[in-house]
Amino acid sequence: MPSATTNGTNGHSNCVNGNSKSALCSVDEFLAQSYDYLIVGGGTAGLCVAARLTEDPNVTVGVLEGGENRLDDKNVLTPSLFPTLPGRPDYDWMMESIPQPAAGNKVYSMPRGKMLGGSSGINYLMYVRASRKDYDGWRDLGNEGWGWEDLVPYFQKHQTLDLPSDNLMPHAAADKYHGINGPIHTSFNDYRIPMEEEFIKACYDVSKTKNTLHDAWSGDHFGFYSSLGAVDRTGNAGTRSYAATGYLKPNLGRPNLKVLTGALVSRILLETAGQQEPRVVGAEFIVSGQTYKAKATREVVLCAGVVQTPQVLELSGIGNREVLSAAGINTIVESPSVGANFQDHVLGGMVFECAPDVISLDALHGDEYGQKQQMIYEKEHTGPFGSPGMLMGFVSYASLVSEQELQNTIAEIKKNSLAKTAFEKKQEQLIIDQLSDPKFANLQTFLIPANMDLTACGDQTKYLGPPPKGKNRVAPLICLEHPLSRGSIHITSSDPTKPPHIDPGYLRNEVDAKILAVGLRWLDQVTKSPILSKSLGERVQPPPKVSLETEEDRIKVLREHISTQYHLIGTASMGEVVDERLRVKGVKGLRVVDASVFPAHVSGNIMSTAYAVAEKGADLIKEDASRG
Ligand SMILES: Cc1cc2nc3c(=O)[nH]c(=O)nc-3n(C[C@H](O)[C@H](O)[C@H](O)COP(=O)(O)OP(=O)(O)OC[C@H]3O[C@@H](n4cnc5c(N)ncnc54)[C@H](O)[C@@H]3O)c2cc1C
Repeated sequence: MPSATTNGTNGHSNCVNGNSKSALCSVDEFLAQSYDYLIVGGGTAGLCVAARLTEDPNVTVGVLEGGENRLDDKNVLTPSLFPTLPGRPDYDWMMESIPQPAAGNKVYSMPRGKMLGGSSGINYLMYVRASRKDYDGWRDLGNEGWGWEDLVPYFQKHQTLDLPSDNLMPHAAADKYHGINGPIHTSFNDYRIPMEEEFIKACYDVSKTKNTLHDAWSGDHFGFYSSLGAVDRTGNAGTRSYAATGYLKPNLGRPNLKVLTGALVSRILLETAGQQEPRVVGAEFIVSGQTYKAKATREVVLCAGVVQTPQVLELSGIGNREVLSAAGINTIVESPSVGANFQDHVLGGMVFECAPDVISLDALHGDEYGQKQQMIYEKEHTGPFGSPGMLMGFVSYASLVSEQELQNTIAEIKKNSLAKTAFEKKQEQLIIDQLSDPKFANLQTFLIPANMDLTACGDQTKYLGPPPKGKNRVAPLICLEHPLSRGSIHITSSDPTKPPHIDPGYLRNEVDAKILAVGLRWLDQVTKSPILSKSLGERVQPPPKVSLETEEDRIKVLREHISTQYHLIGTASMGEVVDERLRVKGVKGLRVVDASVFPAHVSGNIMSTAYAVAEKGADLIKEDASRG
């Protein structure tokens, strides 16, 4: 593993879990002191904030995490085992949405990492950054300090770019945009299925564009490429690099850090004095059915993720008065947007057999090939077991439709707008500007190098299931990056062990379905391109008899088969629930630092942005502390 001095968190050397010097502690040890900062949720963002704050030996931090420590768990560490984690209670909170009327009335499983490292421990490892214009959009919504240039130092700070192995990968601006000693290792796959190059060529060919990608992590990822993954190739080679390995493991010996697992935070403790703003004084939590209280002298930092951060806020009396009173909670701070503005990326697509003799990662299910690759992985830490699918790209909506169609879409967005608040109206205008840009990444595509069951899109335990025996399959997918639809997450009970009511609002806005359908039309053409089609066999999903010819056909298929891309954001939005320093409005001593503060959706997968937000959040906390 990387040493503490090379990982940029200035930590003490690694320490065996559970020994007396370890930050991992019992309830009694945890309660034996008060903390300057209490962190709720030791996930992707929470462990980053904890590591950065405890760089100062005079600052004490306590982390309360609902899941367990899985630092040595091979299921987490082996990159290509990611499909086995969602839907298992040891790794996933196993929450579900309410039925989605605009998506076949399906109930969706909503996987969320339940362990130290949170969702960075169960995710698909794709390390992607959004476009410059995405983050500039955050700034233009009124959040000073959150544009692309402001965030570049924080992308660099969390990242180590391990050496690339070949030239399919656009990473030319390594010095300017990538980190060299951050806690999270990122690397290119050392194994690719044979049709990767064909998919990239076919995408460019059908789009009638040239490959101008310079570096997909430089604020411009318009084009098609094989992405970086959060896989360590230089330390513990071939393993998942995530918040627990990068930010916690090297710092377990810090005496000023305590981490309690299996601790479900039930509410934030607030003190109110007269007319003054309530002040946060600690957090209440439950371990093995027993309730405890821990004190924070400076701040509580809420890092429980997009589903549970609004849940904990509402359980604490911070939120929309109507929601709170229906759940039997007294309103202490009225904050109408808590739990609102929920957004997710949704995706749909197709599944194909591979042509005879062409393989995908499904070949790993074959006894002989699978065992051979397992041995290679165990001995050399290379090969498909350490190389999950990273093939992707971005295409603009404006480049796929005529000028007239684009204008019709914009007119329809305005005419049937669901935006009510000033904030939602600004977001909508931002999306219109993004859709009008012929070089903006409105739609993401993937070639998943394995079987999927798109008909089981609501059930994560079946969605990425194994192929029928002896079959090799691939799944070209298309994904909507800036949804107009909004959902919400709210408590319906004062019981903290009851999951909140998750309404993702998928395809609630008809225009979202139409934009995605244009993407599906383009993807259909890509699969028919002779460059790629020679490697593909029959389309198995949707079955060949299902037409994708008309907009109506495509929308029907999408409404039946869309899935979450697990990129939930926005339920404690910056500008609404928190200010641009991530302080919860109307309360003293409480911040939110996780993906719930994203004020608008961004193109591509969001883990790198969650790390950047956490790195910047930690700096804001330090700056405010130094001002006294
Ligand atoms: C299955 C899946 C696949 C994904 N694939 C990718 C991908 O390939 N690339 C990418 O960029 N992004 C991906 N993502 C998204 C990305 O991983 C997340 O957006 C990001 O990790 C969220 O970070 P966070 O800090 O906001 O929340 P989390 O990392 O989820 O952290 C929240 C933490 O809080 C804890 N917690 C919650 N409630 C409480 C409570 N009441 N008390 C105590 N602890 C609590 C949780 O256990 C968790 O550890 C994926 C996500 C999932 C779930």
